[in-house]
Amino acid sequence: AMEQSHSTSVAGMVKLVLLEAKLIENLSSYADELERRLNILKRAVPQLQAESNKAISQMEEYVSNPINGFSLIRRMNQDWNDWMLFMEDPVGSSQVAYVSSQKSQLPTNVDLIEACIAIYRLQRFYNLTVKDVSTGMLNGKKYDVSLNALDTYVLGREHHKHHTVDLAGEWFAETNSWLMEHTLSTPIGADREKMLHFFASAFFDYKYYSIALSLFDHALVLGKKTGDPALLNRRRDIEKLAREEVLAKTEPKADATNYGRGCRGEFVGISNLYCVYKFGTSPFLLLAPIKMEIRLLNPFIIVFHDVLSPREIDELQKLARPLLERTTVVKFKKYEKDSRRTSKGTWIERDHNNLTKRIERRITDMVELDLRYSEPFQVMNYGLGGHYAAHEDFLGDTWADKKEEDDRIATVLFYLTDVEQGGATVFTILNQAVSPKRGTALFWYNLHRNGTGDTRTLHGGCPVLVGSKWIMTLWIRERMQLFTRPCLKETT
Ligand SMILES: O=C(O)CCC(=O)C(=O)O
Ligand SMILES: [Fe+2]
Repeated sequence: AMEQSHSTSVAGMVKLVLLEAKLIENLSSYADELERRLNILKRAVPQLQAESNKAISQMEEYVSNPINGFSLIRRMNQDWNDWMLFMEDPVGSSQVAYVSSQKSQLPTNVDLIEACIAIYRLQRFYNLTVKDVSTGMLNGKKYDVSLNALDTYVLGREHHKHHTVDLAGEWFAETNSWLMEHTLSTPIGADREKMLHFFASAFFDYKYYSIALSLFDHALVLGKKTGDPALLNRRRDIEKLAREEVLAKTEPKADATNYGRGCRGEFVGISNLYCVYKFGTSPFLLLAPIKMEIRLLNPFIIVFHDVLSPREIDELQKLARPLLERTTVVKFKKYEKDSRRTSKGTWIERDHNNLTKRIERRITDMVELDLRYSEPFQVMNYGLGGHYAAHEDFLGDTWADKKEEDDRIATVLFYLTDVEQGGATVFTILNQAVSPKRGTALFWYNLHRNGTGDTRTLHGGCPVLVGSKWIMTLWIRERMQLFTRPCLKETT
């Protein structure tokens, strides 16, 4: 199946919600078909039994009657063949075919691993315990959601396989307590005793013996098999290993970098320098002066407030939504998918339509740079734990497609949505954090006056904890700034 990176945008995951609803409807029709079939049997079997009981109770007498005799011969000749055909006829084959036809649309194992990594990232960045995640306690706010035993089991399993900080035990313990109290509405949950044995042996294989023992015991009691010698032997083996087991309790450690602190809102004592209104002679500025919040003078970082209207934003999202594709990063001069940047995005030409042209003019008013050779707009939507790890926007000398003196002099980053929790843009060296606010734009220079990259602009998009973060970026190129920014080049 084509990798669709389902978890990397909220817009993309909406498709899965719709597909799941159809699959459930399909499962319900499957149940209806089974029920119809069951109803036929429920009607027929008692009638067949009544006749058979009559025959059994007075066998010779029964068949001495020619009517009974004939009927028996005919039934045995014809009806049993029909029952066989009835039993052979697959139930719900059209529903099975539907599921099979949708299989390529379902998330793959890669999608699942990516989603696990997103959860671990959220734990690390926002200091969330396993219990927090599993019960929907996100950053001190309780949401009416929770994981089930299969969710926590998979999160433990992936930790066991891939992770250096081993939270597997915590996730497995959470799975255990879930299983003690609840039932699963999946095929594996249909037979509770079997399900407990399944998990017991899975945890045994992962060498989490105490958890295996607890589930095994639960299964014995449930199946009333506490006297079964073979099972008791098995129990003794597990118990022996469980007694020798040393369990280290690990909890996720909060990301201790400055970036992590910025994402958690721990930059303190750093307020905006000041706010000013930008007036001007252009039609837009005459009508509505822009509120500018100067964050830093060197390097220059500003936040422009209320520069896109809700209607403009709706239109941008409508335009971008069907075109979203997994974003990439440059690795060895090639663009590739990478867990350091998990979002979906699309490029929109600045002269695409009246709206984009209008926004382009507004940016010129705001930042007084010539946009002619700049890049198209990029509209992006982040997904589950979606982030963009710390990076610089300038191209430096490393990029194959960078032309002489045409680096990304500045970045304009529009926030198209508020984000309920997380998703700030953080400048890790400069101790600046900007929270997304619908309609606001962040602007900064990426280059020194002499045109080299200003490494102090290292920044990242923090993992989104709750919400759908949409942004639109414009990377302004250096070429054409000669007239608007004549002092750009220092003579060397
Ligand atoms: O999402 C963000 O806040 C940052 C995005 C960014 O830095 C970029 O797209 O270059
Ligand atoms: Fe960036």
